[in-house]
Amino acid sequence: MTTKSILCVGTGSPGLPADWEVVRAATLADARRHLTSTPCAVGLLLVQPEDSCDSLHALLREHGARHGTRWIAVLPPAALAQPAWRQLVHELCDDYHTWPLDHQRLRHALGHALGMAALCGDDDASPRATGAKQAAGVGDDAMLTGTSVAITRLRRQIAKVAKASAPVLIWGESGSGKELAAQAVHAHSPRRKGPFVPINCGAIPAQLIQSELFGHERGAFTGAARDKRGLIETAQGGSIFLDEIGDLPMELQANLLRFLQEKTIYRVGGTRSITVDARVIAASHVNLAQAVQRGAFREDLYYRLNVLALDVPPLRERRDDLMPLAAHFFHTFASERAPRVRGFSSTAAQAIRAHHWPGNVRELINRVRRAMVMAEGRLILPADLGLQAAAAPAPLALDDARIRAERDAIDASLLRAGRNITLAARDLGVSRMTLYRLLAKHGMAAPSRASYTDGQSE
Ligand SMILES: Nc1ncnc2c1ncn2[C@@H]1O[C@H](COP(=O)(O)OP(=O)(O)OP(=O)(O)O)[C@@H](O)[C@H]1O
Repeated sequence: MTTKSILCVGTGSPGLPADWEVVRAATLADARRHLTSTPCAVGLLLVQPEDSCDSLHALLREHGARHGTRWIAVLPPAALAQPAWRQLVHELCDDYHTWPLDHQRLRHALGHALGMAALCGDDDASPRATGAKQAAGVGDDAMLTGTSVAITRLRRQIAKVAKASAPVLIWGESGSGKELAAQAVHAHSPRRKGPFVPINCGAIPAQLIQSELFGHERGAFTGAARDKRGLIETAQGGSIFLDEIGDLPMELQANLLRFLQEKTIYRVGGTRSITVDARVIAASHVNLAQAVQRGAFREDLYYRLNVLALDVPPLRERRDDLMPLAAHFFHTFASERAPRVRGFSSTAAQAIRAHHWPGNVRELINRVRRAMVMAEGRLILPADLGLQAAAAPAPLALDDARIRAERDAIDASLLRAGRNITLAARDLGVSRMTLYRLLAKHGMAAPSRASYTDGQSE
């Protein structure tokens, strides 16, 4: 039998049955000590009125997203009226409950969180297994939203790549999430406490890029009034993200190659070699192998960079991510939305699924933000997104049509309900258990973030 292990931080009784292995940490110092030595899959935060939101926020940041612990908070109802607590729950918890506890509902939520932790790659969701996972650099599924096979595979690859120290080359269309993938590599790597320094090689004017990247010595050129560290030096102990590496001028490609081989740089006008310990993560939306063939990119640099390669698939190849991403951005930009706008209509959901998304996730963000401001009704329509209503679908067999209609109805009502299972179930006229069953049947991710709460609506 799998032991259901859980770390309870704070005071109060969660009322869990005997088959749950409960580790108690009455203070934050105890919790931090425990999490550092034995990371856990699921943590329960028992918040009392006198607790400090800032300290808990720090603990969850440290031992949440990056370390793979799924947090569920139990709060005094009054805390939910305070923006700081609401932000903590929204950003860092999978679910929340309020005192006095409904023990049965909490047990269900904890079981669900353990199950989700297991699905995210552990063979066993026990703390020990999660600890091993953490040591391997696996953990954060919070940064890259999505449930498709493609994004799940990418997350797994990122976890593997993160623990190595070789350069990483990320390929993907513009706006597909290359920088986010680079951040995830850094966040899962042993360098995570060091800086992540992003540089867009295509955006810095050619005459400035050498001194921006490598720094300069005083007097190196007109206007160089004092010594200046370059961006590579500022990434000491961390990672440097070179976006649009294909735009790096040829002469600087040689300098970068030297840095990759020797871990040293020379500032412009300098004769002293400076050792820099920074991992290079490069990205390109053009095919660098072809650029090498055209003579536009150094072959030796290409092979140096292309040790660990990641492909970020375009959004049109991971359509299952569309609605989770749309919902994610709807909640991210909630403060900008017109107050009456409650979510997406089912026709909007269909139009989102039908669109080709040439601008990838960035295009989705822009369309959702625009629609949240411009929509005139309670629900966002295709026109608010600047999309055509999807054409009438090709005739389907009755069974397929039923399945698709059921799936669309679930999607639309989850979005309307702000991913709140209770409200969505009420909207659909089914019980919460039935809705969970339907989600499983359709292979849809059950709400697992704060915005996907199974708790009381506010
Ligand atoms: N899976 C995702 N989950 C959440 N946000 C995402 C995801 N993928 C991309 N984004 C967001 O989409 C936007 C574009 O992503 P990003 O900047 O990483 O793309 P890019 O491929 O580096 O683009 P470019 O090639 O233009 O530099 C960012 O705001 C990013 O946070």
